[in-house]
Amino acid sequence: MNVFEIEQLKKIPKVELHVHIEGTLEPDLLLKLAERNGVSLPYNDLESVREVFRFQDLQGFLNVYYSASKCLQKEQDFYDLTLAYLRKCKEENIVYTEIFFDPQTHIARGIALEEVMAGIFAARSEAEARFGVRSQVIPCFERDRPVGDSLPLLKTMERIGGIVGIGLDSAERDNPPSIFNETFAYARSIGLHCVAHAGEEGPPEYIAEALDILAVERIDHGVRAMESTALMQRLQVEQTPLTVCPFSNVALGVFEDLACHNVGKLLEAGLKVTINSDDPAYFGGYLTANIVDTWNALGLSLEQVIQVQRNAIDATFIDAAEKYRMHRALEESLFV
Ligand SMILES: Nc1ncnc2[nH]cnc12
Ligand SMILES: [Zn+2]
Repeated sequence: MNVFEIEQLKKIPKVELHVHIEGTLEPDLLLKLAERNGVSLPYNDLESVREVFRFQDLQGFLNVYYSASKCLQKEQDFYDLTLAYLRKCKEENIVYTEIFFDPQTHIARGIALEEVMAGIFAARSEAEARFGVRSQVIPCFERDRPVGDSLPLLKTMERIGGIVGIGLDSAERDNPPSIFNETFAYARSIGLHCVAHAGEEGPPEYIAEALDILAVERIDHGVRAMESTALMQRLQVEQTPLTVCPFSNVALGVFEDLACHNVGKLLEAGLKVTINSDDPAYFGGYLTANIVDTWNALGLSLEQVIQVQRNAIDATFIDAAEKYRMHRALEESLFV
């Protein structure tokens, strides 16, 4: 990718579909919140935070990520965190984003769900009014917590309102999607969209389970689909969106480096691939950096980059008229 293409990429309106709000907690805000809330951390300056932000695998990362999340305690903290991410979206020309959050990690620490959600929702409204960045919110169930907790929690969130769908995240190995079938069936029955992390560290069978049993509309990550020819064919025929996160996969050892990442092969196989940042504060960069560095490493074309953005618009949970407007804005941006 040459310089002209990078400049062009910055200008095109972009969409992000896989970002955990807790994963946007930058070291400076983390330290500020720790002080504000009197939380003691095993690191207390930027340098030692950066030392800790090196991971072997998903579980190693999750340990640090959940421990840092302890600094998020009040509505104001969730507001500050979310607004900082949405401000970043404005800088990067990300016009629309679907944001994950992990309710269980906060509830388990005694934080009221209403506070968490009120902070996130207030920042959403503020960012839409001030920056023109639109967003929707998707809580994820943590698959390594008791499955029986998930349906009552979903019913509480239904009462609070304001979510567009549900997801499934956290430690994937030995935690298959299928056991969440009752919760996902209930979510679908009340008109919520469903997504799930699958095929990140877990086997391709988990992707098939998420599709067959949870009836998810998108697969988060999904990179291990390549281990199954039948699954690759299915994903191509059904055009199920994959929200691939290259920096995350390298940081967590799913691929050795970006040059080894299979996202180019997934695209060439005709799958509906999107590119996303996952936990940008931990993995070295936001959406634009993920796209630019991946394409440099893999030597793919500008046309493929643009196709990824078209795919992301198609994969959003917004209505058809809105999708049409986004597609037009994207195509128009290519001619200026
Ligand atoms: N990459 C990831 N996989 C699973 N759960 C997560 N929670 C935050 N980031 C995650
Ligand atoms: Zn994720």
